[in-house]
Amino acid sequence: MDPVLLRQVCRTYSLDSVGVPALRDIDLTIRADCFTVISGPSGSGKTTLLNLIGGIDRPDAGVGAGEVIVAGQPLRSLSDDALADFRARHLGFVFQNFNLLPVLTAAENIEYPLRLTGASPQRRRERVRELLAAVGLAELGDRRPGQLSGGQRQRVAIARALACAPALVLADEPTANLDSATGAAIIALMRRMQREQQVSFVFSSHDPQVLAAADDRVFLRDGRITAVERAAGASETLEEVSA
Ligand SMILES: Nc1ncnc2c1ncn2[C@@H]1O[C@H](COP(=O)(O)OP(=O)(O)OP(=O)(O)O)[C@@H](O)[C@H]1O
Repeated sequence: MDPVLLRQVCRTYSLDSVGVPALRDIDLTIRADCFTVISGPSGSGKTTLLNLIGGIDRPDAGVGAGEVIVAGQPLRSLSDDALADFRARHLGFVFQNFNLLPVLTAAENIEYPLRLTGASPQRRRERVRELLAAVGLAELGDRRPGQLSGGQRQRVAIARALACAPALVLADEPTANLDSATGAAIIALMRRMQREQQVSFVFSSHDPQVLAAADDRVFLRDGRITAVERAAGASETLEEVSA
């Protein structure tokens, strides 16, 4: 099953009672078990698109309004509470500023989503141990985020995003605050985790290293998709995408 389908999705922000169209008529399929990168100039709508896929924001409503379907679930039909529950169970998030809870240790940060979804203490212990080892931090689980490097913090964030075995991990500019060598290591780690954990990753990024590592690339400009490149090397133009 394709993890994400968007059909005729629009998002208009309201600024001083003026409508700012951030996304217009987005038709997009994200393929399973792939690395997909959403790229485009500043202000083109990348973060808005990720927020809609992640159920953090909702598309324009009304007659003829588009649909966002994630892991087979149309998000529009979910209440805010049900959407929060859906996010916790099916999605993982990685942010450019890591967003770790500073008072918790690395292990406790990874454990946190497992607590929210009611996993047993034994399951939580096992999963945290497994993920700390998988991201190369087996010895550092007791450290707080302030005692870790940027790259190590992002490793914790990746482990946390994967804790509940999500269908999809969404990453907003995950290498933006890392030097290029650390960024390359983080991309390689995400690539390995995507294969090992059979999860789809969707990034927003300007980073050429992230674009080079992607299976599929989606290009945005002024809130519209201008091109989609798939792994086979085929490049679809906007007309072909929306056909
Ligand atoms: N809360 C908001 N209120 C009004 N306009 C907004 C809001 N958030 C975003 N926008 C506008 O929507 C458009 C898309 O913004 P978005 O943040 O999705 O772009 P982006 O491609 O992620 O940019 P960047 O690369 O700079 O992070 C921009 O024109 C932006 O100014």
